[in-house]
Amino acid sequence: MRPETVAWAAAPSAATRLTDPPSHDRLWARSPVQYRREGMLCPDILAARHAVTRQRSRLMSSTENFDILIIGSGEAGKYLAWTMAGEGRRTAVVERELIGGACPNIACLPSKNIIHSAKVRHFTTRAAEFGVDLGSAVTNMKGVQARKRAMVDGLRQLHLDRYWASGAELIMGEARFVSARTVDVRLVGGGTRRISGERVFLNMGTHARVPDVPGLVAARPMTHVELLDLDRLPEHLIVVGGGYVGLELAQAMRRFGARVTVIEHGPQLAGSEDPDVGAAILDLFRDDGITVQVGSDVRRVEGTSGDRVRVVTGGQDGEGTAEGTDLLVATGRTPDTSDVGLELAGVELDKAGYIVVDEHLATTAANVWAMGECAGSPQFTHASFDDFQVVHDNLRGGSSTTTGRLLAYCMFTDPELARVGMNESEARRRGIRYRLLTMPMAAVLRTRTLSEPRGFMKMLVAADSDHILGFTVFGAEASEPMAVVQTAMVGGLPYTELRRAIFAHPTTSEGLTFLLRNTPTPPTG
Ligand SMILES: Cc1cc2nc3c(=O)[nH]c(=O)nc-3n(C[C@H](O)[C@H](O)[C@H](O)COP(=O)(O)OP(=O)(O)OC[C@H]3O[C@@H](n4cnc5c(N)ncnc54)[C@H](O)[C@@H]3O)c2cc1C
Ligand SMILES: NC(=O)c1ccc[n+]([C@@H]2O[C@H](COP(=O)([O-])OP(=O)(O)OC[C@H]3O[C@@H](n4cnc5c(N)ncnc54)[C@H](O)[C@@H]3O)[C@@H](O)[C@H]2O)c1
Repeated sequence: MRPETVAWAAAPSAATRLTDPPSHDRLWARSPVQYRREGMLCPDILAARHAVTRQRSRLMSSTENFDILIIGSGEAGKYLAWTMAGEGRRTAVVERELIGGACPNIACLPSKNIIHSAKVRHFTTRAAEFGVDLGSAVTNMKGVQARKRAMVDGLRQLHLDRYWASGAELIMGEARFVSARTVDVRLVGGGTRRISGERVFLNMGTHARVPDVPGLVAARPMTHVELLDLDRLPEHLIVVGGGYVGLELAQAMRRFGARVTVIEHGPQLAGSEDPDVGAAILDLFRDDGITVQVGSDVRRVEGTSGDRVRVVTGGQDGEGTAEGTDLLVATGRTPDTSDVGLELAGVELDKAGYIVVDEHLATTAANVWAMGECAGSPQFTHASFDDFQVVHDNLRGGSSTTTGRLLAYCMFTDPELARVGMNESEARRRGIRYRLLTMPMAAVLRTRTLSEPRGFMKMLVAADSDHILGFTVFGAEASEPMAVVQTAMVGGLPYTELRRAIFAHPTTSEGLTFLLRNTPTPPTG
């Protein structure tokens, strides 16, 4: 075992333990993006440089062997690391930047934090409606960021503590395969370590895809990473892409007070949802004062984001333009699998660059598994967590697979969109016959108490049984009844049994009482 380790590494044994656990104040007083923007090095990078310089010659000389080697400390990777180390395996995790992966640093949790600030601002604009007298509410983005950064800093400390407690070694650096199950790690602070694992697990995630459009890269558009770290409010934000990232962030920025235009090339917003859901989100956005262009291709971009940008679009109605000050690209993801030497490790990729895995998440290389987005799993944190559970179960002799998983998710627009299981589009595509139970959210008394009556609930029931196939809710607190229906589906409960539950009044789930009293009807059209 290495005699000492860089500042971040959670040290498992007396031989490697640092004098003090890694300190959040010392290491992560600001976010890496903030340091980058200010042209400075993070204190942790400096600390690591010193540590690594001392060790460089020794580190270069030999291959260090671990039982478990994990590349990427995303959702699946970190849980596997903590679990395997806790079970006594010598475990190393290589992470190039984000302690804990995308979710706590640059994706789910920071975006929901910012979205909540936007909701608070939105409430102030409606204060009179709720009988509250307020002056004008101006967004202070520095304050918004301070709240978010405090949360992210706290989460990083939480992760460092868990690495420390588990005994897994966290090595901050970029991994590249040099042969089967062996990587060279270019350490963040300088220097290299060669590390091999008896068993190797890939959890490398994805990054925002920037479409190949003339002038787009030159316009230096933001991705969610930069937008979520913005200390100022864009005057007029143009969002390319009307999927999850685009919709959540477009609405938040609008509610902070920015002008916003969304450009989506598909025929509707939220393209994986049913057309009635896409139409309801479009209504919401228009009511919020967001300009939306659907069925619109981005042909050319001029100018620079942060100053002036002009986006030339084309669609059925001919060419158009959108002019604004800032540009956000939210057009899907690209796996972080290129330039990692995976070909030297015998790990095959599909045409889109995702790692080819079987239903147990085993790759084409012996003793190498892949988990999370890089393995083509559904792009949600909870899906990546389930990948960890599948892999861990198999390591213990189980036979869990990813086949037929029932996935739920929630899009955090205000109001939310939540879904579990099949929607109508998917049922039709798969030739599955179904019946429908539908109800407007205005019929749920909870939404009246909130003055948020927008939206609807929709349950798909099998045509020839009372089996629940799927459930979609667009409306206030949508994730609450969704979780109830998800539990029923996991337990194989027919909708007629769920109907027997006595839901508390006045909750959003209480709406199920009335939805389920109806008789499901065949879909129209
Ligand atoms: C703006 C936004 C909001 C989102 N909101 C939600 C949400 O509300 N709910 C939800 O369920 N999902 C949400 N998602 C999706 C969710 O963030 C991802 O599905 C999840 O983080 C994926 O985790 P992962 O385990 O695949 O890997 P990641 O968390 O992406 O981790 C991969 C890690 O590998 C590291 N890495 C990559 N290559 C190397 C290398 N060569 N060497 C060393 N390290 C490497 C990366 O630095 C990274 O830390 C959101 C995504 C975005 C972009
Ligand atoms: N609340 C959540 O759970 C949450 C939040 C954010 C992201 N995510 C996950 O992250 C994934 C990635 O999010 P995303 O929004 O980047 O991808 P997405 O696939 O959800 O949406 C991308 C959108 O961009 C459109 N698009 C693609 N190219 C375009 C172009 N050239 N011009 C105009 N529009 C174009 C697509 O038609 C699509 O509607 C999501 O699929 C989701 O799984 C989840």
